[in-house]
Amino acid sequence: MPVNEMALTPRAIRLPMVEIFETVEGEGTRAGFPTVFVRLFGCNLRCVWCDTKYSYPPAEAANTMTIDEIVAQVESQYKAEHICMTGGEPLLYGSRSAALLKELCGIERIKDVHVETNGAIDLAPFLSEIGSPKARYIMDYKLPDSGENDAMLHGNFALLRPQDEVKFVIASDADFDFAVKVLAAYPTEALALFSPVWESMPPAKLVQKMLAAGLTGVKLNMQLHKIIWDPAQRGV
Ligand SMILES: Nc1nc2[nH]cc(C(=O)O)c2c(=O)[nH]1
Ligand code: SF4
Ligand SMILES: [Mg+2]
Repeated sequence: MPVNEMALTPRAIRLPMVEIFETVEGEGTRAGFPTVFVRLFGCNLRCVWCDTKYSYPPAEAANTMTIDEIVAQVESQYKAEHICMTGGEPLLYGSRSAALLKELCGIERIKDVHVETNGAIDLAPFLSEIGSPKARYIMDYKLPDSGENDAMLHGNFALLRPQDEVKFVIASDADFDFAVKVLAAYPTEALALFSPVWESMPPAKLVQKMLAAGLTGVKLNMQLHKIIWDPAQRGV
């Protein structure tokens, strides 16, 4: 954190934002629950099949908000008891991201704050700094078809806990085989999710492959929001 920010109270810290909205969670163990989405601007990766290209340059941040303003909006404008902190990459801003996560966990009404992180951010500092049991991590593992496999930090697998999730977004047969090998090579307590890339992996094919491979502990993860609404629609 730059020295001039260290004097600020956590609530005065500013972050670049894309949007805040309420809908139902489309993914993971909390799929279907009303959820407030807090989407930060900026990402350190450029996945080929990214569906939120509006969350990093050349697009621009919608605005910057202080943590105080973000918390006030979550408290006053919505009723959901779950928060999805997403992006872009919501942990891109280090101690500033951690401060936001802490303050979101501090909202009395909120029962769960899950962070959609991209596998290229070391989770150790967040796990040691955020004491709240409300904070959970949903870590993507970027497979070769994403173009970002080289950026994956495999040390994160051993850090994840039973309440966390690790999500493999699968675009091809080769991605599927790679995901199976990664799960065998890097034991984790997190729940493993397999998610089909909307355009190139028909869900029925992915299910057939999961059953054939005997992956009894892996959960199919469909993006409910792309079934309910137009897959290109924002803010849902
Ligand atoms: N409904 C809904 N569920 C989501 N789960 C993760 C999302 C994301 O963009 O990170 C997302 C999203 O954008 N919409
Ligand atoms: S990490 Fe997420 S936001 Fe960043 S490029 Fe990949 S899919 Fe898009
Ligand atoms: Mg999305």
